Amino acid sequence: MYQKIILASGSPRRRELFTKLGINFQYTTSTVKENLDEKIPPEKLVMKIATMKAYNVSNIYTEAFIIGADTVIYFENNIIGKPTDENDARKTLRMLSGKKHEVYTGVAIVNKNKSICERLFQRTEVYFKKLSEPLIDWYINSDEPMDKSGSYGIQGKGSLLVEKIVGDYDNVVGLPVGKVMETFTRLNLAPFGGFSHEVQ
Ligand SMILES: Cc1cn([C@H]2C[C@H](O)[C@@H](COP(=O)(O)OP(=O)(O)OP(=O)(O)O)O2)c(=O)[nH]c1=O
Repeated sequence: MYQKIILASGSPRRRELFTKLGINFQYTTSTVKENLDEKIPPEKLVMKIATMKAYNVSNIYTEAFIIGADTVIYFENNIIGKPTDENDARKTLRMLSGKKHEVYTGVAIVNKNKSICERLFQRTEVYFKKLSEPLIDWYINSDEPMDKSGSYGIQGKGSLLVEKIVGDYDNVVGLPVGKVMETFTRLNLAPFGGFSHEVQ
């Protein structure tokens, strides 16, 4: 039976990751305001916010399977989200320079009518090169950092900042699609068909 899948995300990267797999999905953006200040472990925080995003959209599309996701950086016991401005981005990049951090993405798959709420998370280690000031300047001027957790995007020019990663690459970009597919399979969802469009 056809099951509608809606990706509750405004992130173009998440949409691309689903498209890459040929998943048949629609998308819309949730209106959840994130609060990263809660003092709970990073995996709990990202799954909680992902669940809020998914429920926010599933209240409207109660019959569909809604996917919500949230990505944060974890560095020396601190959770880091998107930069507030260029200075904040610069501060974050200087802090991550030459060090290891972790990227956590939480995902929630919600179907309100069927009372389903599956949650999962993935963690990836990212090692940054030692970043020179000119490199940080160049990167800040590229405008890439501003809408991304940790002030970088590994899939773009930000790849130049990264020495190596240990773990799932897609998770860093914003959606651990391998783990999501495992859950789809368990839920008997076979969402292949290869087109996507905004919810009508
Ligand atoms: C670390 C990293 C993050 N990011 C992005 C993924 C997410 O879009 C963003 C983290 O912010 P999120 O709050 O997880 O997501 P979002 O606000 O962009 O989209 P939505 O809530 O509507 O789903 O950072 C990259 O694109 N590349 C990277 O290497």
